[in-house]
Amino acid sequence: MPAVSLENVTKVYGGDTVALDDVSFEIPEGEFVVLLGPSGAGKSTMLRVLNGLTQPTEGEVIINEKPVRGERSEVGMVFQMHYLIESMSAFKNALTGGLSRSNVAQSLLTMNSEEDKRAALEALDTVGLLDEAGQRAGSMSGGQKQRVGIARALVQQPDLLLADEPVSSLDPKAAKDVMRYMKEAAKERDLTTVASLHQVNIAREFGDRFLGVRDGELIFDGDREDLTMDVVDRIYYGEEGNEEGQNLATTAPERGDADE
Ligand SMILES: Nc1ncnc2c1ncn2[C@@H]1O[C@H](COP(=O)(O)OP(=O)(O)OP(=O)(O)O)[C@@H](O)[C@H]1O
Repeated sequence: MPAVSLENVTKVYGGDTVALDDVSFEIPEGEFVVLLGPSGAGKSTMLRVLNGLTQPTEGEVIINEKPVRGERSEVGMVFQMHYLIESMSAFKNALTGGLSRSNVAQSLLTMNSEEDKRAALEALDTVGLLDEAGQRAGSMSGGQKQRVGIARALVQQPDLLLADEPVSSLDPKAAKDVMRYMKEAAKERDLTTVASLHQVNIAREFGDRFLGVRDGELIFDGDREDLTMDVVDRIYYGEEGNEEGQNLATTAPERGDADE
């Protein structure tokens, strides 16, 4: 039984913008999947239907045998912007990941359970920030903040981890560090992960499997060996290919040529 399946999912916004067009795939438990595609291809929409924030117009999303209807607490999210509370410590920020599971009133009164506190410290350890647990989030580097964001998602004890362009705002070294920690966290917990990335070289380094989306359609589904430069060009430039010969091995284009 797959951990995640999309069955003929179509999402139409406003009656005429087809963001996802009859997309189907299955992801086995523990797989680390990278979503590639130009700007406007439908990557964020795919992540949003996976966590139930957006309802498909047609089709079904199933996570651990249950159809997704509305936002699910067992789906953890890591965002491009980390959305941390900058005045609070890394530890307190990680703890907020437990909010969706525990009683909100209790959490607001900072009566977090011992279990949540232990989970927050374990998650900070997983992302290499145990020694910085007491540090104010606002004083951390961009990469460290993103790692706290990952820890917060882990505290939620999700069945599925989704990351929407988690390293877009980071320099290449920090981006690789963050991806390394995310991959290790996923491996340690056998956590199914779907991350959208714009940096093809980073995607190639960390992904087990790659889904290529273009104009709302799933046009590629394969492993690292299958992800040739021709395939990358087809994902970003379409059937006409990359006529200007830009090198996508190191970076994706600033923006794709998909309709927006
Ligand atoms: N809430 C919305 N209302 C109307 N149209 C939307 C909405 N969200 C996305 N779209 C449209 O759906 C299409 C897919 O957008 P989506 O944000 O999923 O693409 P993306 O691949 O994540 O792009 P990017 O890499 O720029 O974030 C685009 O044409 C976009 O303009």
